[in-house]
Amino acid sequence: MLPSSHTQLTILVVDDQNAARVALSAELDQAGHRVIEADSPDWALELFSRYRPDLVLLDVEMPGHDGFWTARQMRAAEPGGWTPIIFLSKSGEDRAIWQGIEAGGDDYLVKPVSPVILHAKLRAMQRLSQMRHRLVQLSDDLRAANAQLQELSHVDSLTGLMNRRALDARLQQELDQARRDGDALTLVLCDVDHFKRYNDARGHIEGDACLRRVAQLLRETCRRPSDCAGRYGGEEFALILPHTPRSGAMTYARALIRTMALAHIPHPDSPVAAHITLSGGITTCTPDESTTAEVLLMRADDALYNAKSYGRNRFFSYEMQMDTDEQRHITGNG
Ligand SMILES: Nc1nc2c(ncn2[C@@H]2O[C@H](COP(=O)(O)OP(=O)(O)OP(=O)(O)O)[C@@H](O)[C@H]2O)c(=O)[nH]1
Repeated sequence: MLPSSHTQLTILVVDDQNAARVALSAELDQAGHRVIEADSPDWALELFSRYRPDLVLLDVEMPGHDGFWTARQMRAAEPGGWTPIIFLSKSGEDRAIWQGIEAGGDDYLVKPVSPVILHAKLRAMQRLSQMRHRLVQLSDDLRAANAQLQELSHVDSLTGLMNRRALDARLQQELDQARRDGDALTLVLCDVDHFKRYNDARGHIEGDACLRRVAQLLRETCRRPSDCAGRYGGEEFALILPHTPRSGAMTYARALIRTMALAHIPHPDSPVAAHITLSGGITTCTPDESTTAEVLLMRADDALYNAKSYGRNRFFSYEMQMDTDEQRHITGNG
């Protein structure tokens, strides 16, 4: 009889030989483990996915598919997971042991196995399994902590601009200030045109690089210390421009369109232009008590939708109900 183990394991015993399987199961049972038995590879795979055992003791020589094949199927059935598998075989040849380890086994014992050796191997596997669980738990904790840090952070990790959280706080702050001063405040939401096509043509890595370049250009267009640019999410950016009335906002937007044209970041598949272009929605107000950040965002988003619908590569003003192209024709400017 095996000496009793500290922790109860669920062990799948796979052997087509009834006598050997039953004897081994009885040993394990007496040592305090929960045993599941399979007399064929197919049944073993079924029980493996149904019960997710802590350990598998797998006979190598079976009719039809052998233990090596079964081990490979088990490994394939738990990508990223790891259930210890110990082979049991009548053959102790070097080649067979090598094959067993190659097939995904963790250890290889030659039958008949001494109960003491078997128990020692179970303890070793159990220890490895516990360490693995601890590592998985640690990396899960780390991932959660990183997500929380990112959430608390004010910086967008891809572009280095303010993230949405910081933008929301800044917008509220500027709104309060503009309300106190009776001053004009402009919010611009802008979105890269046909960015999906860019990603599809160039791949995600170059797509990321493109977003970083756009971010840099937006940062450079914020010349006044109080202006600020941030990434609102995906390929959408926001600009908060304090002390900026409607006409000033339109002039700013047209300068931004020119900057994008001069920067000429090639877009391989844009129906709008050969380079990366932006569409934008502008809202400007002198806030009163009823003006909220949500209302400004809704107006800017509405105007952005219009800029997209009117052909892209333009900025639409919510209050003027006019885009930068129309304004250029009216003022004859630019
Ligand atoms: N590379 C990269 N792509 C992103 C990121 N965030 C969002 N995207 C992609 O941006 C694309 C946005 O696609 P859509 O919303 O269809 O917009 P669009 O293709 O720019 O089309 P319009 O806005 O109508 O001009 C999607 O393919 C997203 O996967 C990012 O951080 N990196």
